Amino acid sequence: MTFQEEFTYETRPVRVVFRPGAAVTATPDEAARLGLRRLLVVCGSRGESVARTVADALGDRCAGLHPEARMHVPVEDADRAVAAVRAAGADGCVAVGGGSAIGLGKAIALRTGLPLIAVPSTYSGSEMTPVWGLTEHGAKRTGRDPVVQPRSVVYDPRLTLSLPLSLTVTSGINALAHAVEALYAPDVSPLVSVMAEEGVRAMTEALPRLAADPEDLDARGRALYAAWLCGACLGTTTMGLHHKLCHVLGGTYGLPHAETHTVVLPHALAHNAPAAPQALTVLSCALGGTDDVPRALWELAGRLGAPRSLAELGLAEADVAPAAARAAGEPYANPREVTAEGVRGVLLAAYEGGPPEHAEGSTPDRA
Ligand SMILES: NC(=O)C1=CN([C@@H]2O[C@H](COP(=O)(O)OP(=O)(O)OC[C@H]3O[C@@H](n4cnc5c(N)ncnc54)[C@H](O)[C@@H]3O)[C@@H](O)[C@H]2O)C=CC1
Ligand SMILES: O=C(O)/C=C\C(=O)CC(=O)O
Repeated sequence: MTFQEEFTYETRPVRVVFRPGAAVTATPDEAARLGLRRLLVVCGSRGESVARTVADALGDRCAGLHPEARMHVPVEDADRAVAAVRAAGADGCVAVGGGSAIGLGKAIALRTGLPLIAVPSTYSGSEMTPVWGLTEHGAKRTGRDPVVQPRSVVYDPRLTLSLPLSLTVTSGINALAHAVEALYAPDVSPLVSVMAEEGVRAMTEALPRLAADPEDLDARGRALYAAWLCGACLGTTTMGLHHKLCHVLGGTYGLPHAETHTVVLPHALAHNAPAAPQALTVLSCALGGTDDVPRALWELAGRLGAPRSLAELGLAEADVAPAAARAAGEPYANPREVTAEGVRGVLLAAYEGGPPEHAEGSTPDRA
């Protein structure tokens, strides 16, 4: 963007601790710094043993463990978690796990105002955003509220060593999607552009290294750093067509979050590319100078063994048209006008999983 354009940039106070082992060694200190005495630890069922080590490290400050986080935060899960926090007399929460655990922690914060500490174990980036999501009656709602933004984020690359390679790749691409949409958001700013470029560069360097050696702790750290940057981009900008489509596919059709982002991103970007030349230029630089950014992302996913079609993820072809109508029926910011036909085209391409179309005018602006 040029400096003849107007922009605003808002950031909120968040303390970040980043070091191998920090989940256990830093979380109690973060609780103490925030003056918290009784914390409920929330996690998903598969993350319970790791969350228990954090709960043990909290000692007397731990008010209990609530291992019930699930993807897309069903509203009844939020109700139960709020009841658990009240029953425990907690004055704060620690979410240990991926975006689902952090999402449940945010739902508690939204309803109770209690502060949240996030200890992420995937690359969802949720820990860096004031964005919450809740699913009710087959529809996912999202919103923004500063109260849900974690007050401390404890990044521990060791926690991500157990992340299966498939989720490592798809979660990493979920993070890339945040940077991509931030770059063409109406509230993009020069700082967001720098964070997005660095986030994309770092993540696309780290993922092939992790495919070669999932235990490469340095690459794990680099991916987590990239997730931080990409999450911060999402946290300060407005989501567009890509995120809205993924929310419909996740909330209404039950598709898995990170995998869905991975499949949809090249096609949503190919669709928006002609209306977002500056975003394409930044992304092209981050990806080493490619002339076809959507295709480069599609090839990256394929090389790393990620799913490439919504059919593989279990969407029925008959669901493509109603899902598109639903995603096109809501008003939201997008660089290209959102039409039912356009959204159906994106979804059909993602359903089939072939290479994204190289649209006229979608080459990066080299001027
Ligand atoms: N509000 C926001 O800003 C954002 C919210 N989200 C939300 O986050 C959710 C998805 O989060 P994800 O992180 O993609 O998935 P997730 O948190 O559901 O985790 C996926 C699976 O991986 C397991 N897992 C997590 N970390 C692991 C580790 N280190 N080792 C082994 N297994 C591990 C989990 O137990 C779960 O079974 C969605 O509900 C999405 O809407 C995602 C991005 C941003
Ligand atoms: O569901 C939420 O918590 C809201 C936002 C996201 O999931 C962001 C994303 O689609 O990755």
